Amino acid sequence: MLKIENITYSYKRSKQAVLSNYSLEVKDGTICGLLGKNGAGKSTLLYLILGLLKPQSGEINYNGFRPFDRKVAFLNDVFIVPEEFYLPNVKLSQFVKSMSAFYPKYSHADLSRHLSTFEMTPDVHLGHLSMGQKKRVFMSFALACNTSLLVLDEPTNGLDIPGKRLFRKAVLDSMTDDRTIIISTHQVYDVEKILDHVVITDTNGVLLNATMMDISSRLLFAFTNNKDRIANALVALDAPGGANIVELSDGYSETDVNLETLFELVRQNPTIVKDLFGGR
Ligand SMILES: Nc1ncnc2c1ncn2[C@@H]1O[C@H](COP(=O)(O)OP(=O)(O)OP(=O)(O)O)[C@@H](O)[C@H]1O
Repeated sequence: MLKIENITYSYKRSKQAVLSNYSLEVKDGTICGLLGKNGAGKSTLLYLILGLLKPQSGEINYNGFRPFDRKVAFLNDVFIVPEEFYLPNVKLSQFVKSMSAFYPKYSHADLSRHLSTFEMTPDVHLGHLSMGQKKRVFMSFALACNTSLLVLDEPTNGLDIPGKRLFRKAVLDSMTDDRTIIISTHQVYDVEKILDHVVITDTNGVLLNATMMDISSRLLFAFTNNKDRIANALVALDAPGGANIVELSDGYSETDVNLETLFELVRQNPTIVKDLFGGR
């Protein structure tokens, strides 16, 4: 369980706090989407969760560890795939030999499986790969480390169209009850089918923290060209031939969550979101 309580964080020489009195809980066994506008503090939050930054006040607790203490047992059990990363100019086998030693739950069989899902082979040389291929290989390694916390920052950037589908397959395939995967992204269409939890965040705090099941039981997402429905919707986003809308659920039908429209609802009507799902 990840528990963040009332943290405040400001960068040095910056007058304004990026996060102030910020709290968030993420349960184990979830694939959690972290959404927020540019500059909302998502990357800062991820670095705090991983112990790369230290909050000026407040507490972060992940499975009994305070991340910034950077205890070996914590570092062995968390992994981040940043949006941009450097891979050494060596064969994958050499990379795996040196890096896997840090991750006690690393599995070679899992690496082979994930590489195969990503349509890559284990005999590759990291220096000879394109950006998207590097991402496929590094993501396979990250999943194979089997850390209980895996953080993916914009994981689908640089992946081609099949790569995005294979990414979803690999993530679902690696999921277990005691693993938490946090995906920070603006590419909501790439991930909305695999998330079971969504957090929409802002520098002022968490605007929404709910399961996809909860969202789809309370809100109805639809495309329509019916003018009355569009006019009465909680939010309507123009789309060719009509609009994507959100309405309150009628209690009978359930629809897939459309994250783009949900994000707009949170932006335009935070009060109704707070009434429905709680929050600050
Ligand atoms: N190293 C830094 N020094 C000073 N300010 C920083 C630093 N890194 C980020 N910031 C500021 O902190 C705020 C939050 O940045 P952060 O990168 O966490 O946002 P984000 O939600 O990840 O944004 P994006 O979606 O654009 O990647 C921004 O106002 C940014 O200017």
